[in-house]
Amino acid sequence: MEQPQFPPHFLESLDQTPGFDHTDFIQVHQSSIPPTTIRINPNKKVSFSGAQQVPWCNEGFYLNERPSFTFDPLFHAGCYYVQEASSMFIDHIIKYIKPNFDDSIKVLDLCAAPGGKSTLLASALAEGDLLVANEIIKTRVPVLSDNLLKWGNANTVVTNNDAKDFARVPGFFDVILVDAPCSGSGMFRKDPDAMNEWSEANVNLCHQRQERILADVYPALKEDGYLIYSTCSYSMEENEQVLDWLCEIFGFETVQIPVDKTWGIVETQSEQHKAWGYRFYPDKVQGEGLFAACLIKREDSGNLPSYKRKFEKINTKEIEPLRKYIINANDYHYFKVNDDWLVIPEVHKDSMLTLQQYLYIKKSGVRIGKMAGKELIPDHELALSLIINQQEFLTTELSREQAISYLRRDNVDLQTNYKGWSLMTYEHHPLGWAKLLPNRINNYYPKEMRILAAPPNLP
Ligand SMILES: C[S@@+](CC[C@H](N)C(=O)[O-])C[C@H]1O[C@@H](n2cnc3c(N)ncnc32)[C@H](O)[C@@H]1O
Repeated sequence: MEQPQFPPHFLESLDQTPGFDHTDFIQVHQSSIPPTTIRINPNKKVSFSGAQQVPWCNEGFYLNERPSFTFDPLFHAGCYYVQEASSMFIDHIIKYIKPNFDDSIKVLDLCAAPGGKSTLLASALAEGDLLVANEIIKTRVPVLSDNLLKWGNANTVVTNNDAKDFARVPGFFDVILVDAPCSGSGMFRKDPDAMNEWSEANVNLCHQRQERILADVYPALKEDGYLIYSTCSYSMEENEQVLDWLCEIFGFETVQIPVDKTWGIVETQSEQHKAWGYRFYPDKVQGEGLFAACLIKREDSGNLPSYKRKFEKINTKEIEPLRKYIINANDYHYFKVNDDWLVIPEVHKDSMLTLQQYLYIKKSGVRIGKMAGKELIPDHELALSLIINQQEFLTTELSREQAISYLRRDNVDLQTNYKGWSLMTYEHHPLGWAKLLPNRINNYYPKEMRILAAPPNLP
């Protein structure tokens, strides 16, 4: 294989970087293929027999080959997420800090699209915890919402705000993850085109933007709350130097995360404040480039403004017909957006009101559907959620070929005597809804989520 054309000054800029090995780094970029890894959804179990586990994440697996995920119905059912292995280190961090909290926690994933780390956090958190996944760029919000919808947790909210908007909720979050936009050198092996974007000037720009984002979101973190910071850049300007700045300006303290020596992760400490950081190099770990660190806030965050809106009063009679569709129906708060019914865990009702007041919410909890007289017109979110009471619905199990037709929104070749709404499943995992009629089915798979590619020749 040819030597990769790294951008001018790139290799030299890393010469003083802890753990950087010039020769091995070049070699791994010219002679190796990035591993294919997936992270399974612990609530929608599937097994990948024989697959080797990612050392720092129990739910992460290396696959021996790269299958066509687009044509795997289980991928669309939210049974797993295709994610680069190093990124899964955030799972190790959150599981390490979580026991330090006695109560349930509120977590913000500030730079969340497309949702890799949000789905990871959703799995690591309990239902009593709340996850707010935010994305500043409007066009990137739908993919984030769709990925969280497929993952199925009811305790998640998606927002579309600038980091500075979160200053309106001082001290609201116990943990904030800033997976910052960066110069992207850690992705050079996977995406060689990213090399064209790299320059020293861009590293500098990214460094400034990272500090601005962190300063903007800082007030939203509670005193003694944790900040997890990550980038997919190797440059110290975007990593250790940012940690030093956080310690200097905001008085953050470092948190050392235990790592097993055999994992190949390089532990570093920033120059001035000795803040711990964790570096992933593709020549040392089975994964791409990543930097991650965890810090603890020691300053008072001030209080949330006391004014609170109230949810519109709902007549309990209206809610009654919906309860049977939800597992543990009494644990949820029911509310309406236009004609649609939604639920969030009752414990998050107040948090939801606060967020509604100050932020631009794009998705919250689980959308159940609309009532048309006595009949529920079920929403796609309900089908893929972890709270659906499947026993209340007719279920139609599909073959792989039928499932792919269904996911393409094509006609599904199906003989049935039943009439009405049916949950369409593949290997017993819900994919969405269809309405069964005497001679045909109406396919209600969402148009914007359908498979557009032509199907392969199925065995
Ligand atoms: C590294 S990506 C996030 C990847 C995501 N965390 C995941 O695991 O799938 C960085 C994200 O930051 C967003 N972003 C870009 N500029 C931003 C800004 N000024 N403030 C906050 N987020 C920004 C990008 O749109 C992008 O979605």
